[in-house]
Amino acid sequence: MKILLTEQIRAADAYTIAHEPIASIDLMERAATACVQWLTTHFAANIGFQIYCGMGNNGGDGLAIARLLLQRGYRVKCHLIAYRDAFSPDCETNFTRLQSMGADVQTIREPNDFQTPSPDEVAIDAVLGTGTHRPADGLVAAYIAWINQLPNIRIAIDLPSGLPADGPAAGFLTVEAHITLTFENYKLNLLLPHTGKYAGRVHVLPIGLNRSFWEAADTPYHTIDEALIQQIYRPRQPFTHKGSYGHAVLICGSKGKMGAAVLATGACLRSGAGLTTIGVPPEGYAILQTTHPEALCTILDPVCHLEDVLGPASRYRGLGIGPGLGTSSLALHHLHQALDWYRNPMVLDADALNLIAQHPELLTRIPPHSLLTPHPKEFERLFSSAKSDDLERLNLLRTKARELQLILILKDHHTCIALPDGTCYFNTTGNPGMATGGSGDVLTGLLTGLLAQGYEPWQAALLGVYLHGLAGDLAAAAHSEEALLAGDIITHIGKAFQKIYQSLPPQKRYYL
Ligand SMILES: NC(=O)C1=CN([C@@H]2O[C@H](COP(=O)(O)OP(=O)(O)OC[C@H]3O[C@@H](n4cnc5c(N)ncnc54)[C@H](O)[C@@H]3O)[C@@H](O)[C@H]2O)[C@@H](O)CC1
Ligand SMILES: [K+]
Repeated sequence: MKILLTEQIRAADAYTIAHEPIASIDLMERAATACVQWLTTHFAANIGFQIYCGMGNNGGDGLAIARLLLQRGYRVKCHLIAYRDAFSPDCETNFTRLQSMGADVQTIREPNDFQTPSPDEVAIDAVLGTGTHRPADGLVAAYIAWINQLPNIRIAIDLPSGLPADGPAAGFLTVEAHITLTFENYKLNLLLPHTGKYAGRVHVLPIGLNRSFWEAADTPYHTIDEALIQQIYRPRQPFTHKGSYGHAVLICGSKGKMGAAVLATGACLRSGAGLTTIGVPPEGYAILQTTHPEALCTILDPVCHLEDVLGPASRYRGLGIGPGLGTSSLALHHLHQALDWYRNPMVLDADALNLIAQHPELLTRIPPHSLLTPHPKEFERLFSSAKSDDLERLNLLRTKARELQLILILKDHHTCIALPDGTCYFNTTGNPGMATGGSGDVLTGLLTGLLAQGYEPWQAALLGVYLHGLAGDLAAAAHSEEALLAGDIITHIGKAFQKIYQSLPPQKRYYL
């Protein structure tokens, strides 16, 4: 789904109002109803809400939420942060509607007016939303500092107040929300690490903005959602054989790092590839043959030529190199060999990326549309000009993907996939439990196995990253985020495939 930038969101709003039989006040009611539906599903009727509202449309949402919660019998106390004189028209309408119910709205004009709520009440932050374009100051800044030190759960509406939807946010004082209920789709800053952390857990609530506007909007940024995955995923068909699903080859492992090879192999086998061959150093042979009898195993010794031990490259449809490979001269030799031997898109990860960082001349030898899967540190090593600023890093990621005609997969809380055409896809599956050793090796195995099955490289990237996160979510549900191991992600790949399959409309279950 497209991620629209602030101006486009505003235009989508206006377009919806102009082209559908809906007034802006009713669109606000839809947004508030979606929030109240979420809140009443997650909080019992004995929970009290403290709702902090601004004077623009984000505040209007808060006032409408207060009214709807009161109508459903919840205890609600509403506060108006009077940081300016005038209401937006829809905010004013909702203020009047709330008052006409006899509800008590406290007007806060200065910091001394803040009243400490009981710690078991839920604080709703509806002061600023997508209108934010400058750092908070005065009463709004005081509100943000005050609410952040409360022990209460903080739920932000659309955006944590103080955070711009996109664009630079350094130095912007921001509400630190535990949960953010955002409308229609993610805003860019909710997906980037330095700003997204203020949002806590994000839930996207559809409010039915006009689809034709959304589809016509021009933006390089997208999220990977179920609908997109349904278009990419191809169920298996009857009358096929292992040859139909391709032969994957992984070059990985070194003494003391065979675990990475074992994990990549396990994931490749679970990806659905017809055959998986692993090239490992002599000391890894017995390990791989024991842990994964389903895989073929070949010893790569220091003098071997890949063509001699693995046969012609045309035998394979996917190659992955890097997990546990080490950065020795032997590992470099294997990387050189792989780049000479295999001229189709491949997956490069971990030590393969570290070797490329040490020998940058190799970058231009990588076959176009190959998949590189750096984490932020590896990305910095690869491109020394990488900055820690999220937006600068995102721009560099897109520039390098275009310049080198590669698919760059920057692993993070919302992994970002930059394609050679300059578009960018953020993943929405996955959880912090996956921040554990071996998780990246699993992704490499999955991506290689999907390439082997004939998915286009961009399709393998999107489907692989989404599946990896989904398997991680299922694994976390079974084991907790803390106890999650990379091996648990592999165990849950099957369930993740089932989930995607079951989500398909019946006519898409049969791929012909
Ligand atoms: N199109 C949509 O997606 C919809 C948006 N709605 C709500 O409308 C919000 C946007 O409303 P508005 O455009 O009125 O903007 P906000 O309510 O976010 O902010 C109000 C005004 O505050 C001013 N402002 C900006 N930065 C400030 C700062 N740092 N300190 C003090 N004032 C500042 C701006 O002039 C801005 O227009 C969304 O976030 C959402 O909550 C919903 O009501 C309905 C549908
Ligand atoms: K807000």
